[in-house]
Amino acid sequence: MGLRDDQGKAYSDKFLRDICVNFILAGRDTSSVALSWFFWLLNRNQEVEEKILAEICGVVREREGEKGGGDGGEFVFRPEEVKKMEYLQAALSEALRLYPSVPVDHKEVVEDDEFPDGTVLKKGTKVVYAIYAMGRMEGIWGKDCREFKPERWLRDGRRFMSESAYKFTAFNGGPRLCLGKDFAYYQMKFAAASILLRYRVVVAENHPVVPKMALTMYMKYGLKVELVRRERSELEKYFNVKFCDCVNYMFFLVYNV
Ligand code: HEM
Repeated sequence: MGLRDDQGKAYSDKFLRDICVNFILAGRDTSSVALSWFFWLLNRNQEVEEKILAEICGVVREREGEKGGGDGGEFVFRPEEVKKMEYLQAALSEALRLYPSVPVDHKEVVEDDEFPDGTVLKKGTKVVYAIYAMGRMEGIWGKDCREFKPERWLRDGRRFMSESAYKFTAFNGGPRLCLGKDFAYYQMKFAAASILLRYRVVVAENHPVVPKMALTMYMKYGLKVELVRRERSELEKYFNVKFCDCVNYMFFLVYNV
């Protein structure tokens, strides 16, 4: 609000209000619908939920020691802790690949141009690109393109590696890349980690879940869930396993295989 425009004039209240509305319109439903698809996918992929829990409990343990964060009651994740949740970031990216909040986007050609494959684009042509379809193309993502596999976003099995914005187009690419991308990840990670630490999000049986194709890809009938409070005992295994125990366990497995 303290900034000045090119002529050194303060921005008007209308301008600032329009920016706020723009942020709300661009950022609210996109983030919330992404979380709905994410929780629905977790329900169908319990092993992914386990890995996320291990990661967030690891973060809690690091701050609170081996005893962990009790039942998670008052625990509020700090920005530097949210940053460490790389597997969660991978799982959210994977959810957005399969269920992008904006399923189709379009652009208008401002001057005559040509695509690398020779397709001629005349000024004024509308170009539509299907983000939903691109996220499921074998030629782009490989044979397992229909599977929910957060691991595809990890290098060395643990470091999150972002894909090119021209391959993973959920946030658009180029100069008009989503302005709120980093904020959206932060917000979704914070919300997902805070919920998962305290609750199991159980999708109601027989509740129909189908996409509703619109500007934002909502769930046609919403997502009906039950929040089941996590017992301390459920998280115990994540708090009590020390690193050396994991290594010993791995050796044990390798030896037995
Ligand atoms: C999962 C969450 C989100 C997704 C999937 C998403 C996706 C997108 C996409 C596809 C566009 C390009 C639209 C176009 O081509 O015109 C876009 C633009 C934009 N987004 Fe997001 N967005 C998300 C969250 C947010 C949040 C949280 C904010 C703000 C706080 C935000 C602010 C914006 C703005 C301002 C633009 C316009 C940028 C420009 O045209 O230069 N977005 N977003």
